[in-house]
Amino acid sequence: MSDVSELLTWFQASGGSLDSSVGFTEFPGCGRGAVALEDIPKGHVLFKIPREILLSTDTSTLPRRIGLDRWREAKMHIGWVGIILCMMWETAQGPSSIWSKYLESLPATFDTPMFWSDLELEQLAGTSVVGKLGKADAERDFKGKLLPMVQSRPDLFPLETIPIYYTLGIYHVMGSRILSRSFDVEKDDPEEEPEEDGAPADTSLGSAMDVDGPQDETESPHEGDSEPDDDSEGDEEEPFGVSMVPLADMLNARYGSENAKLFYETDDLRMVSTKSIKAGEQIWNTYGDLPNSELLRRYGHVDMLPLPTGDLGNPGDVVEISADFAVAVLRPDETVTKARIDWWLEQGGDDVVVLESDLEVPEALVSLIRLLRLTSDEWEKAVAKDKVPKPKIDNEILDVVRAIFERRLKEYPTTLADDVALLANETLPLNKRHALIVRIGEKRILERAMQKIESQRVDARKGDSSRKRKTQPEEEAGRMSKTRRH
Ligand SMILES: C[S@@+](CC[C@H](N)C(=O)[O-])C[C@H]1O[C@@H](n2cnc3c(N)ncnc32)[C@H](O)[C@@H]1O
Repeated sequence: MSDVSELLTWFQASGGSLDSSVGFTEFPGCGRGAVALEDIPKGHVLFKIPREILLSTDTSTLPRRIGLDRWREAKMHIGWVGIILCMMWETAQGPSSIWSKYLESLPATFDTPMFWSDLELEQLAGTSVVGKLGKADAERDFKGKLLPMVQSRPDLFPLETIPIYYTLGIYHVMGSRILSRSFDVEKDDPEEEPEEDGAPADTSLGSAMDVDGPQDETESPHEGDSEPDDDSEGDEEEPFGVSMVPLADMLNARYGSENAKLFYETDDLRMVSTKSIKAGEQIWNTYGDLPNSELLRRYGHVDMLPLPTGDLGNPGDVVEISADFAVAVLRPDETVTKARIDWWLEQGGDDVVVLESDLEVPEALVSLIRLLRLTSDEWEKAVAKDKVPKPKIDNEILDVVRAIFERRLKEYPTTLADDVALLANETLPLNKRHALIVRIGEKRILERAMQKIESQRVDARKGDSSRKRKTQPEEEAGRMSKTRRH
């Protein structure tokens, strides 16, 4: 990585402007980040980035050199393979690329599990990280799309440059740069009326770092798996393009700490303070207040903050629970399961439910359990009505939920107590430490959720008996005293 000052010189020479209130410095444990050099009021423009210096498949000349028809025929417009190839090609151009100083400033190594050894990945067993790495998909795109394109155009990709700039290793590095630093930028629409008062166009960017705003309405390449699914895309032009946004990608993020956000205007993008920031404080963007599993997978770090329980962790942590656990606990026969799960998915249900740190039993899980427990008659009626069962909780359902959580907890090879003891060792290697923190966060949620179910069941029993006592006091009292004698 080059010096930040070289990047800033390039940025300003390329038409970017940086307010005197903003500096860049190293923050221990966070790498480089932005700092307020003086008190900054809310709504202040921290820096402006001209659209021309965004790096994307629209701004790089490579797609046009290849030919836009050929580009689309080779499906380079789908997923990240196109922008990765542009980034590789721009790097190969050396100083003649307008992004050479920017590309030199980007990290080439990552702490993300994509680069972990198999032994290190074992530390993540049970967490949702492993199934989402997307390594095989990336390799398939590299071999099936990128390499054939590169090999077919020696005029653009001279043979001797292939082992230097167009390798699988570099493909993963570029993919990780995109995953941890890109934004989904709304494409500039010349037909659209400009805002009258020149205010930022109605909303902030959706991005790898900020999932609010327009991204909610469109498929994000940063959501879920590393890249959008090839099959899910038609030939329609996406309204958002994945873009590398110099300088905006120098801001770190921490749960609940956002004090700046990127906004777009017709000609430029602007980083604007969303709160007042005191001199000396870090300027934080948001990556969407993600759980530690996702922070680790995409960015290679985790958040550790004081939690209401007194522990340290990430308040945004969640546990993902596959529908398979409900099937395994309820054990309906295979044909019943298949038909019902297919129908559940057709109805818009997900095959994974998410347990959050508020410990509320996910409504989708309750509906799914009820669906799997329907008798054949009830099932036929539900299909005829085209309605999945209502998420009504009672003690029987709570028993199933608890059994599902117990089963989910067994997915981790170690116990919560083991992990907490291991984490006390301050000399642990970073990856192992991060994996432990992810595991501990998830297990705490599961264990607390099971305790909550226990107290819900006790409350329900108390509620039942007091309700019944009201209606049939004598009979009920008799039964209770009998019960006590046993
Ligand atoms: C968008 S970049 C931010 C700039 C980056 N720190 C740099 O040195 O270029 C995202 C990366 O910053 C680091 N980072 C961001 N927020 C962090 C945090 N709260 N704790 C630790 N590292 C963080 C992670 O390595 C992440 O992949």
